Amino acid sequence: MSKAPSCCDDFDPQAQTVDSALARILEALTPVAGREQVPLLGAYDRVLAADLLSPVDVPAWANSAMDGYALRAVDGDAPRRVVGTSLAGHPFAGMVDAGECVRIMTGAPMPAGADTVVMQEHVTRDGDQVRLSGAPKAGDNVRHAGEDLRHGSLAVPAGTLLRPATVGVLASLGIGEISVYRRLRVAFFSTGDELQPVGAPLAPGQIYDSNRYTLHGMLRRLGAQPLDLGRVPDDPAALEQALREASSMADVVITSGGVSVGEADFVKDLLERLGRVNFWKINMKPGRPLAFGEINGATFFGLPGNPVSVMATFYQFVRPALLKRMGMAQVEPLPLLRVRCLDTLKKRPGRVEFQRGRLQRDANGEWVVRSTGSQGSHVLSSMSSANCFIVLPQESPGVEAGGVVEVQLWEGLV
Ligand SMILES: Nc1nc2c(c(=O)[nH]1)N[C@H]1C(S)=C(S)[C@@H](COP(=O)(O)OP(=O)(O)OC[C@H]3O[C@@H](n4cnc5c(N)ncnc54)[C@H](O)[C@@H]3O)O[C@H]1N2
Ligand code: MOO
Repeated sequence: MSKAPSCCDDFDPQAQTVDSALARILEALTPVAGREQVPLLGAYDRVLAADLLSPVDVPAWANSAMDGYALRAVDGDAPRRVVGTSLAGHPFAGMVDAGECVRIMTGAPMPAGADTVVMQEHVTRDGDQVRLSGAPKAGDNVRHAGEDLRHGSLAVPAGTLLRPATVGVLASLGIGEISVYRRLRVAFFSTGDELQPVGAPLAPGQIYDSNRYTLHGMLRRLGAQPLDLGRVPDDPAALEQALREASSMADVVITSGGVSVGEADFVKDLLERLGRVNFWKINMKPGRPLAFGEINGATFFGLPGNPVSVMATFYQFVRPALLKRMGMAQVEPLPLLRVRCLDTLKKRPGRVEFQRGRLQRDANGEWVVRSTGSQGSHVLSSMSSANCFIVLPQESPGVEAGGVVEVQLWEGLV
């Protein structure tokens, strides 16, 4: 269903919705072909390339979950005689018989004959005699062999992004090296005659190139290999050369700027000539004139030049695209939470808006969100003080203070 744009409506009938754009991007992409073996400490933020079956039971043997006494539950609340000690790393070699117990520490192997551990806080000890405060329940405080992972079971499926917990699982299996997809190479450059490098003096009309810094950081946090190709002027020949160079060295090419309808906006036309434009423009704010396509076998994103548009489009589209190309089997969307918004937010219907917000706790300890101020696409400071986007749907006319909104988190994910 399409409708004509009007002066008061932000809708562009030629633009994609955010959802359909994301679906088309994910559909078009496949993981990189290359794989490599890496040691565990090099595995963080990489994606596992092959299913990993557990070569052992974890834990390998039954052990105690508490410091206390290992005994037979069947003997009820009768006193027990201490016949030995089982420490982590130093098991008790004998057998626990009727009326006996073994002093045991957390993680130490359960001695033969014992099926239960009583915490030391629940007994009184007098010499080698132990009195219980009641009859223990069989199996209490025992961690069983294979309880965490069974020998031969699927421990980590291919396509898993390796975060600290998963790398820890691999270590617990004794696996020191794994097969992962090779690191994704992402080349990027900024376009614009007005751009100067940080540190250079500015002539009238010039600005510093901040987009490469935000891009660099977002790429690094995703575990991609950033290839920073610098600044390229608004000159079709220079841009063509830069696009050819970038696409020859990278899996993904990202540009910022020059993708709108201005007289110095050449990126989309060049993409049409040198590669393929899958689509251009999305009904979102900021970030409408995003171009997605392919060039010389590399995935291409032409991000709008405005600094906040770069970040908004990166989080919505580039991040999931990179995760897919990195090999992730189920690309996880950024989490959305419903919370109360303490500010009135203005919006025109027609585009989904990603407004900068700060998720915080109010005086009652409830999570609420506040706007971080000016929402111009050029205002990076309100992005810097934000920790989430407040997502206002396409047809929303805005929200009154106190209303419930959805916020999208992009920080603090483990
Ligand atoms: N007539 C129209 N004009 C514009 C439209 C439109 O639909 N019709 N769309 C607007 C929207 S929305 C955006 S977003 C911008 C995007 O335009 P471009 O992608 O062509 O970006 P530029 O014009 O090159 O730059 C926009 C803005 O950002 C500054 N910039 C660019 N690169 C950097 C950088 N590396 N670091 C910091 N700042 C950068 C640039 O100086 C401009 O101020 O177009 C609107 N116009
Ligand atoms: O979408 Mo533009 O990104 O509003 O500035």
